[in-house]
Amino acid sequence: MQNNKYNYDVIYIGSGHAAFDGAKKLCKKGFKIAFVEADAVGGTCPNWGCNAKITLDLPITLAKKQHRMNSIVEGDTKVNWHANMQNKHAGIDNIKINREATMKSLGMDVIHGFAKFTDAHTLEINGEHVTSDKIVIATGLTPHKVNVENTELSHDSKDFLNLDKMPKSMAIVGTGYIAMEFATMANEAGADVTMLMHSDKALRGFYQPYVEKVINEMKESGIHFIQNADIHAFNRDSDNYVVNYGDKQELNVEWILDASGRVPMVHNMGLEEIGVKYDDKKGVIVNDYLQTSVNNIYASGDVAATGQPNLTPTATFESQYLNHLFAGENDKAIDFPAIPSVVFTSPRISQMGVSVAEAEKSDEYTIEKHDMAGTWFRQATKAKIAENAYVFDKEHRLVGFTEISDDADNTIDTLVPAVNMHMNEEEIERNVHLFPSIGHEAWKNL
Ligand SMILES: Cc1cc2nc3c(=O)[nH]c(=O)nc-3n(C[C@H](O)[C@H](O)[C@H](O)COP(=O)(O)OP(=O)(O)OC[C@H]3O[C@@H](n4cnc5c(N)ncnc54)[C@H](O)[C@@H]3O)c2cc1C
Ligand SMILES: NC(=O)c1ccc[n+]([C@@H]2O[C@H](COP(=O)([O-])OP(=O)(O)OC[C@H]3O[C@@H](n4cnc5c(N)ncnc54)[C@H](O)[C@@H]3O)[C@@H](O)[C@H]2O)c1
Repeated sequence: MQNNKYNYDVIYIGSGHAAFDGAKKLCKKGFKIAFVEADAVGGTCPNWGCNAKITLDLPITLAKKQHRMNSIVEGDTKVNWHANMQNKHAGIDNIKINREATMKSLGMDVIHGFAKFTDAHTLEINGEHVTSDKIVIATGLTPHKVNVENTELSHDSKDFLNLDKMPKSMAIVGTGYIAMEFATMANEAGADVTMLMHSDKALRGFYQPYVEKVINEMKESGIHFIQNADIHAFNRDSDNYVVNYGDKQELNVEWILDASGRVPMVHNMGLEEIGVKYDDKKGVIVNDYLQTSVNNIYASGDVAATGQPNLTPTATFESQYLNHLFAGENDKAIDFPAIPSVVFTSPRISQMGVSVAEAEKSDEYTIEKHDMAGTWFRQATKAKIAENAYVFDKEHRLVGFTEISDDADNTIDTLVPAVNMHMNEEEIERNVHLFPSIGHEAWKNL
């Protein structure tokens, strides 16, 4: 215990990666810690985000690969969605229980309930008051609902990740990460999927020529895309639903997924009353130390308006930064590395650091593009699309990378040190990689 004035040294509101990853190190340094969790311990990522999604996606990816290699690996592979969901439950449902047990075994408290500030050091949870020297807002994001008539008839990503039976037809609102990934899964599992685009662009942050290729692949698999859909309403039609869009157009489907984005969890927490500033769309306003407008209150992860990608590795990085800051081991401003991101479509798209679009506008960078599909290693799995672009600075150090391929997640991950350690030629050559491997292939282009 670092202080005797309050019940705790640090309380985290939320128990996701933005809280737990740094907290577990801080508690080993003698800090008295509690998490307040309104829903499942562990937060979005394990329960209804990354882990749940990828557990359902991996059999889908395998089936797609098998279709492509059908002349070699014979037989007609079909995904049994119900069995896939059972496998997800088996792998995911206990994570929250195990995570809570770990927290408690490390000496940290878990308080179940919705936290509301009554002053800068006090939270009210289920009518009880708990105090802390520092409080970290790590409340994440929640699904946005499109502002159309009967919007409540649609479902969100959490509902999809618990779908026991795949509907025959599905309308998906949006073409961001969740929309594109879930459309890929639903289509392979047998649903007739229609994407209702907000504009004529998808995955705006990614290299658009690669996004176009992913859309073409999705179309070839039978997914429909309606650009500038302009949705007005959702309605019931006996057992089905109708999406009213455009100029009196209708789409009749069994299920509607609203994947129109996620918004910060900042409401009904008493933030206005105690002076914590936030933006409805961007989240809690923080300075370069993740400190809010109230000195002893910090924000971490998706809910913090840092301008960084809202991803698990970002949440972990921020949580670990706060561990060192609170322990007095670091008094410097947070310095974000390049954070890799991947869209788990088929093929996947990955990106980190300086984007191709940014590099094309500046003479500070050079771009080297490779079409890898014909290389022997990618052809071993009959890869159809495998392209990448390396962005170099004037000293020819790697500063950005993007790839479209079935292996784009692994390729980018292996290149992270080259970007974040600003490796020169000698350092790159000192790193000897396994052969044959995707990693070896990615490094040899440096
Ligand atoms: C479908 C989906 C797929 C994703 N896939 C990936 C992926 O493949 N890779 C990746 O890197 N990222 C992915 N993400 C993003 C990733 O899940 C988030 O970036 C990450 O979970 C953020 O962690 P966090 O701790 O900031 O917030 P969260 O994990 O959302 O945790 C916030 C917690 O706070 C709780 N809470 C909120 N308000 C209160 C309150 N007032 N009182 C008490 N508790 C409260 C919530 O119940 C929640 O448990 C995905 C997200 C979704 C939705
Ligand atoms: N692979 C991953 O790492 C992964 C996967 C899923 C989610 N995530 C994280 O979760 C966050 C949320 O994902 P997401 O897909 O919900 O958000 P997103 O911001 O990626 O996509 C939102 C989509 O909804 C559309 N849209 C916005 N307003 C609309 C409206 N009024 N009507 C119709 N469409 C509208 C947008 O044009 C966009 O296509 C992402 O930012 C990402 O950080 C990451």
